[in-house]
Amino acid sequence: MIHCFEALETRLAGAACRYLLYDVNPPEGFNLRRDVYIRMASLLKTLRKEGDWVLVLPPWGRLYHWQSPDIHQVRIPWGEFFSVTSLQAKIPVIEYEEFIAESGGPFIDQILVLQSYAEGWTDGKWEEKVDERPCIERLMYSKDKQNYYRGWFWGYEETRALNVTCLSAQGHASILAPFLQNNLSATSVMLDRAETVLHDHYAGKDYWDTRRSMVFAKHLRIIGDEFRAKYLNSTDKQDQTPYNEDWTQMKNRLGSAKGGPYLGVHLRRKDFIWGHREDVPSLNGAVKKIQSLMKKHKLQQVFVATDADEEELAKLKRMLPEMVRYEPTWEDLELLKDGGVAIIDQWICAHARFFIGTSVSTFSFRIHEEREILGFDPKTTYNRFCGDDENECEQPTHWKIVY
Ligand SMILES: C[C@@H]1O[C@H](OP(=O)(O)OP(=O)(O)OC[C@H]2O[C@@H](n3cnc4c(=O)[nH]c(N)nc43)[C@H](O)[C@@H]2O)[C@@H](O)[C@H](O)[C@@H]1O
Repeated sequence: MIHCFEALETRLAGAACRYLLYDVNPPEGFNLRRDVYIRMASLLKTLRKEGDWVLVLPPWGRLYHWQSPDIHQVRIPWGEFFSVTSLQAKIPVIEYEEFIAESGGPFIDQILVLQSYAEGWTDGKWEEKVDERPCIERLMYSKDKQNYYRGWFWGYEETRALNVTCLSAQGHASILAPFLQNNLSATSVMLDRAETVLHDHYAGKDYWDTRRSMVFAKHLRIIGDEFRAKYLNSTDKQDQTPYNEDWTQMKNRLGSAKGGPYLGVHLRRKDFIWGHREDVPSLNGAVKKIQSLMKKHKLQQVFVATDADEEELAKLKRMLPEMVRYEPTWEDLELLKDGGVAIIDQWICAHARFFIGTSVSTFSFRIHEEREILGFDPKTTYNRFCGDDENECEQPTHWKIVY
């Protein structure tokens, strides 16, 4: 897709490009950030009804969970993890460095820090609204000697903002559109704490179109596919998981995918062990469940994606010696980064005959979606471990794909 600066017609008409930038609360992880992208994409679509807006992709980096030492993990462009041309087939997006080049400098005109309403819901009634309000929390921006605002800006130290204000917002992403269109003349506007606004229509057609456009970068898919073939006897042909580079042409019938002859497991540990004590199993509990699923589905192999620490991993290996994992060398990790390794893990889990994930983990949710796109029977996808003290537990919701 051509964005405004490339379109000759636009330049002749003299129409100015407007840039929408965004960022997310620092502690949030990779997979919630992927969800916020979908919310921003629907806002951009609404904005484009009345102006030539482009979405600037916030570089990846400094995420709490990306702790591999000695690896440079800031200012990572989206192209390292996703196919940017695929994103562009849905909405006009550019990388941050393109924004700097096109907009003529590292300045952002206006930052709007999104926040909720200090008074909460009025009379306990939910209503959608947006208002400029004093900032509730201390700002993560400070003025420099020239009176410009410094901030994190994804590790781009030369970036400054000209103005920072707060906006109380309650509702879906597109409720911001009239404010951006009518109250601001700024060319570049950044929404900070963009996770504050909700999806326009969760799991509707537009949601799924944007989600489908978030195609993983080709090199990561290739590494995942080679691993499947080499260690898990899994190929798209055998497994009936055909993939089309062009997501707009891909429509696998639900239930048509067979999947590779292995159980796929996402076992979230680290902060989830204490943060979700009731619904995350002990290692013993997880291994018991894995073994019973392998027996039930007559699978000899199990692929485990996990963020378990060394100690837990050693235990897991002892309890489940047949476990297969994707273990990058240091050189691989330096190249792929923690985000790339996470995607490869997700890709391999997405191709398993049967999948079980971890309760409320967005890492598992993104695997569900990938399997939905590949055409798996929902029964093989929407499964999660129960906590040790739960006999039965509520299983994840099936969000049916819409074309
Ligand atoms: C409640 C929220 O939960 C959120 O976690 P949750 O949704 O699981 O999922 P994410 O937001 O992706 O955060 C988990 C991060 O941990 C790593 N990780 C987790 N599981 C795996 C795995 O199986 N393989 C690999 N390679 N990496 C894994 C990876 O970097 C991933 O992005 C938190 O990010 C938020 O901060 C918050 O705590």
